[in-house]
Amino acid sequence: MATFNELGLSPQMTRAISEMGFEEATPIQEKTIPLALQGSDIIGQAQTGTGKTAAFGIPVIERVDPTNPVIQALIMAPTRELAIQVAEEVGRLGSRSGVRVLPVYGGQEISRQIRALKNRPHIIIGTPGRLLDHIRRKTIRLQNVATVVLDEADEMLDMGFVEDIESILTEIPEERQSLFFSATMPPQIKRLTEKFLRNPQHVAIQAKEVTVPNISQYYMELQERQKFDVLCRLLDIDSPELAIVFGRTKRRVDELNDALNKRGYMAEGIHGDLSQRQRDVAMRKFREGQLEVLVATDVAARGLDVSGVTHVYNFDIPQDPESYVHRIGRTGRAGKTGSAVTFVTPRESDHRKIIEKVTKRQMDRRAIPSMVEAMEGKQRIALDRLVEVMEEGGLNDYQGMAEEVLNTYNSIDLVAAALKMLTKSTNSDVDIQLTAEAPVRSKKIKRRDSKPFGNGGGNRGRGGDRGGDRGGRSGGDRNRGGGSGDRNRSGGDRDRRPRTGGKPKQDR
Ligand SMILES: Nc1ncnc2c1ncn2[C@@H]1O[C@H](COP(=O)(O)OP(=O)(O)OP(=O)(O)O)[C@@H](O)[C@H]1O
Ligand SMILES: [Mg+2]
Repeated sequence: MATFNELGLSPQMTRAISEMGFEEATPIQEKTIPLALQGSDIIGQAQTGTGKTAAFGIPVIERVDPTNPVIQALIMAPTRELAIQVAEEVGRLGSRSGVRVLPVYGGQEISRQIRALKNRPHIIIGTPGRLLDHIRRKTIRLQNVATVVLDEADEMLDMGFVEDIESILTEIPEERQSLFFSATMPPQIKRLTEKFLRNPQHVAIQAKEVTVPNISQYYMELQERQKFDVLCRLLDIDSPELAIVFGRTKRRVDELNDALNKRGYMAEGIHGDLSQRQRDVAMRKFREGQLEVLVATDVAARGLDVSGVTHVYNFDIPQDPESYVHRIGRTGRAGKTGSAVTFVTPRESDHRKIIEKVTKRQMDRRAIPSMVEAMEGKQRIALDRLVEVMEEGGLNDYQGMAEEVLNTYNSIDLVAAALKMLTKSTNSDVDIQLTAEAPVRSKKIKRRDSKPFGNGGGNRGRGGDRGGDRGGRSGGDRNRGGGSGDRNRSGGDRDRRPRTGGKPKQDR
C-alpha cells in the first residue's frame, strides 16, 4: 500500500486525511486517485468496506476551485442515509481545502435545503428524486459541474433509478468527468455504462472472491417458523457489539422489530415507509451504540458504514447475489473481522447455491443452536459484565457491605445470585407470531457463471419484486411538484416505482 504522500495530493488534503487517521491508501484509492486527478472517467470496483468513498471523494475535492462559488461536483447515492454519510466523509476530507459540501435528499424539508444552498456549496451529494426536484425548481443548477460521481453505480443504473439518472446527467455539461463506483458490477450494467462514460478506465481490485475474506460466512437450514427463536438464540450466543438483521419486506422488518423488543432486545427498524425522522433516529441510535440490533430491508444494504457492526443476519435470504454481497459487507469493514449468518429454508437451498456460485465463496453450514447453548451464551455475557465492572474499579463504596454480607453467606452463592440477576431474562414465553414470507424462488438461469462480477455475458435475471422497499409502491412518493416538494415523505428515495417493465409512470 502506498502512503497518501505518493499520490500527488495538496498539503491541505494530506492534512485532512491524516487528521482522519488514515495512514495508507487502500488499493482502490491508490489505483484510482492518480487517474481521477488526471481527469479520466473511471469505473472503480472494489470490495465492500475498502474505502471507495475516499477514492472518489479525494480527487473530487482536489479538482474543485474553492474560490468559485458554484456547484462543481455532483455525487449521487441511492439512499438518504448513504447521501448523508458520504456528505460527512467528503466534508471531513475537504475540511482543510475550503470546499463546501451539502447533502440533499428526500424526507428533509426542501425549504431548509434551499436555504442551505444559499451558502453556495461546491459539492452536492444527493439522492436522484430530490435532486430532480431541485433542478425543476431551479434551486440547483448543474451547468458548472465538472465531475459527477455515481456511488453504488450498478444500483443507480438499474431499473428503478436509471431514468432519473439520465435526466440529471442531461443537465451537466458533456465535457464532464464521470466516476462510477461499486463493490458489484454485473455485466449488463457494465455494458450500460458505455452510454455514460468516455474511455473509462476500469479499475477492479478483484480479489479471488467478491466478498471480503475477513467476513466469516455461514448459512443455517431451518424452517420458516423456526427463524425467530433461532435468531434470538444466535443473538444470545454471538453477543454482537452491533448487529444488522435483514428482512425481505417492510412488514417483515416491522414485525421483527416488535418481536425483538418484546423479547427484550434493543432494536429499531429501518425501511422506506418510515418517516425520515424515524429513520434518522434509528440510524443515530445505532451509530451511537444505543441499539443492539438494526432491523432493515435492503434500504440499509448498500454503503452504510457503521463501526462496531460485528454481525449480519439474513433473516430472509437475499433476492440476488449482489444484495447478498452488500448486506454482509456491512460488517468486516476497514480490515476488521465480521460474521454473517444466512437463514435458508429447505426450498431456498438452490438459491443459496446460486449465491455461492456467483460470489465464488462457500458459506459454512452452522448447526441450529440449542436453548441450552443460548442460555450459556447469556450467562457468559453476564459474567463478562460482572468482571468488566470489577476491573473498572471504583468499588470502595460497596466493599464494606460486601465484607459484611460475606460473613453471613457463602461467596459462591452470592456471585451466582449476582450472575442470575445480570443474566438477561429470556421472555421466551412471550408469544411471537410473524407473518410467514414465501420462499425466494431461484430463477434457474445461468447467470454470470464464468465471470460473475466482471466482463462477459450473463443474464441479469432479476425478479420484479426484489427488496421489500421496492415493488408495489403507489406512485405517490414520486409525485413531482407536490405542494411541499417533499415527495419522498412516505418512502425512501430508494423506494422506486414498481418494476413493471420500463414504462414511464404517469406522474412523470
Ligand atoms: N485509507 C484508509 N485508511 C483507513 N481507513 C480508511 C481508509 N479509507 C477509508 N477508510 C475507512 O474505511 C471505512 C469504509 O470505507 P467506505 O465506506 O468508503 O467503504 P466502501 O468501499 O465504500 O464500502 P461499500 O462498498 O460498502 O460502500 C470507512 O470508515 C472509512 O472512513
Ligand atoms: Mg461505499
